[in-house]
Amino acid sequence: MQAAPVITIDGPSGAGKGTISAMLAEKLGWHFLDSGAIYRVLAVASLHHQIDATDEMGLIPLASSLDVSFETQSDGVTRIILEGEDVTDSIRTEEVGAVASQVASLPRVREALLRRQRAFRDEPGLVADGRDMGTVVFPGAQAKIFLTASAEERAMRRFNQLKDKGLDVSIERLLTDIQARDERDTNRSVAPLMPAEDALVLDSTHMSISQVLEAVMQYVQEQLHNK
Ligand SMILES: Nc1ncnc2c1ncn2[C@@H]1O[C@H](COP(=O)(O)OP(=O)(O)O)[C@@H](O)[C@H]1O
Ligand SMILES: Nc1ccn([C@@H]2O[C@H](COP(=O)(O)OP(=O)(O)O)[C@@H](O)[C@H]2O)c(=O)n1
Repeated sequence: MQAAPVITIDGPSGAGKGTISAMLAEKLGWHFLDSGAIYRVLAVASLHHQIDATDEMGLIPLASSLDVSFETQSDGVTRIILEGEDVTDSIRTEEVGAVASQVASLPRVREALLRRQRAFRDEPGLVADGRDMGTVVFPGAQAKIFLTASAEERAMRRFNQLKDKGLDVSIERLLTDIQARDERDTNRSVAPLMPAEDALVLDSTHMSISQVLEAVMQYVQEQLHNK
C-alpha cells in the first residue's frame, strides 16, 4: 500500500508557514505537523532539565524519549503537553525560538526526532511545516513549497502578532533575533534551511494571506493531479 500523501511548507521564521499550513490542512481535511513546535518543546525540556543547548550527548536521550503530546480539543485547538504541563503558549516566545534553533543545529538531536515527525504521516494526508520537511523528513512529498519574505516584513508580522497578544516588544530587537535565527538555520551543517530542488519558491513579502493561500492551493492541486 502507498504511504499517505504529504505537502511540505518550509521557510524562515515569520514567513507565514504555520498560518498557511493550518489553513491548507483544514481545507483538505488532512493532518498537520508543526515540526518547529517539537524543537521548541525540546528547548523548554532542556531548560527544565538544565541541559545546556550545546550539550549534544545530554540532549540525545531527552530528544529520543521526549514526553510530549499534541491534544486536539473539541473546539479544534491543539494543546501541547510536555511532561504533564500545558506549554502551548509558553513555547512561542522568541527566547524559546532562539534555544530551539540552537538545539536544532545538533545533527544527532535532529536524527533522534526523525521517527517522531514521520509518524505524523497518515491517511488521508499530511501538511508538514518546518525547515527541512521537503529536503530531509519527507523528500518524496507530492508538493513542496518554500515560503519566504524579506526579514523586515517578517519582523513586522511577528511584531503585530505579539502586539495582538498584548506583548510589548521592540521591532528592532525582533529583526535582530530573526536575522540571528536565519543565519544559524541557514548555515548549520545538517538539514540547513533551503528550498528543496523541486520546491515552488514563493516570496510573500507583498502578498496577503489569502493571496498566498490561493497560490499554494493552485500549485498543490496541480501537483496532486499530476502525481
Ligand atoms: N502574507 C501575509 N501577510 C501578512 N501577514 C501574514 C502573512 N502571512 C502570515 N502573516 C502573519 O504573520 C504572523 C507570522 O505568521 P506564522 O504563520 O506564525 O509564520 P511562521 O510559521 O512562518 O513563523 C502571523 O501573525 C500571521 O497572521
Ligand atoms: N523542521 C524544523 C523546524 C524547526 N526547526 C528549528 O526550530 C526553530 C523554531 O521553529 P519554528 O518553526 O517554531 O519557528 P517560527 O518559524 O515559528 O519562528 C527554528 O528556528 C529552527 O531552528 C528546525 O530546525 N527544523
